Amino acid sequence: MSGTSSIVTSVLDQLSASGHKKVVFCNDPDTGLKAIIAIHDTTLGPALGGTRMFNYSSEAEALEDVLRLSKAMTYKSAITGLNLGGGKAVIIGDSRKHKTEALMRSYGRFIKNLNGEFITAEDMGTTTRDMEYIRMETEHVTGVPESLGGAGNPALYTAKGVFLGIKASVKEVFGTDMLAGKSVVVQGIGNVGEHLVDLLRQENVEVYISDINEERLHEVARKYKAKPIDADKIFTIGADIYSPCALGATVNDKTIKNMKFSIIAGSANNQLADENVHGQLLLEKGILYAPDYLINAGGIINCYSELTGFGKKRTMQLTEHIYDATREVFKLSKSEKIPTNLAAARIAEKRISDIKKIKSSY
Ligand SMILES: NC(=O)c1ccc[n+]([C@@H]2O[C@H](COP(=O)([O-])OP(=O)(O)OC[C@H]3O[C@@H](n4cnc5c(N)ncnc54)[C@H](O)[C@@H]3O)[C@@H](O)[C@H]2O)c1
Repeated sequence: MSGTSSIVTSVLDQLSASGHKKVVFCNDPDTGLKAIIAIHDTTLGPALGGTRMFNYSSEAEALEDVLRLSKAMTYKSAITGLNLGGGKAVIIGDSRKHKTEALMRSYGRFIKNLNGEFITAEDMGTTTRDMEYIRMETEHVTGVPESLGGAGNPALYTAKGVFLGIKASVKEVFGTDMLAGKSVVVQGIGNVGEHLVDLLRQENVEVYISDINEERLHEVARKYKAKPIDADKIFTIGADIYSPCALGATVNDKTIKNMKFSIIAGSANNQLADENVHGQLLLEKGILYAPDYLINAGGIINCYSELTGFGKKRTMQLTEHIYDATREVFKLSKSEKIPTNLAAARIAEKRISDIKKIKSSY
């Protein structure tokens, strides 16, 4: 008994520490579904976040991940100016082995029971096909295929946001946002990376690319006249900008030490290995960091458009706002002498607290 109560205490303590509103544990023995839906904050609107399917080694690890990711969604939507709160869900299991129609639809019914407080989308380990299954049970899902009225692949908007984040950073460091003649290393040339290489090459940027997929690396290099480089050259090359578009945590003690870049601006989530340490280290080293969750918000803007019925034109207009939002972050960082990741968090928190106040009056 004491063991049970200490588990309950520790889960609720975790929620209090991270400011979470609600966490739903979903268990369906018939389909094997084991999922956790975390709703961090709904001040600005329903909590929107993707559903990740991953073979977590423990339930504690899954809970830690979903709490971290859902909180980040609150900040992302707030700073992007969307009327959305933050949430995220994880399904525990191997997406290649354990995923079935029944499991996804069972999961969809758990979302349905939240009556719109949580809206989901694709993430690692889930596909548009899975969103279709969820849609069979609930309307609270985005990222369904265009043929079903969805907004389609968000990568183009994500790449555009990152491109504008790069422009805003170049303006801050070099005094003009003209990109011609600058050099960028794009790490990861997948869905987002390739569109970004295209946009950069259109502005005559010297682009270096790196990817673990050799075939794709050479194909993209040929197509856009970019220069392929080995992974071990990324942090020693003397380029102006590093654009991480593959994995998180690539900005860490080891990499920062060797970095010669002036700017870090890419699409990968959680680029700073430790938010509390590496933002400050970059500031001290004079490397300008464009906060990842702001400049990669094109994806969530696309989901928001799908929900609100905005078309592609409005999606692009909202994505273009990322330039000004990034400039605002740099302004606050400079005036307060704080790391840019902290400045972004302050702007997001202020918007939430301002809107909370107006919602308290009839
Ligand atoms: N797709 C979106 O709209 C979107 C939105 C927000 C954030 N993101 C983030 O941006 C990043 C890229 O997304 P994507 O949709 O292009 O993914 P993707 O899977 O299409 O592409 C990732 C690419 O990175 C490469 N890669 C993997 N490990 C690597 C390594 N160690 N070094 C170099 N390359 C490596 C892969 O081979 C692949 O080509 C991810 O971190 C994703 O979470 C994407």
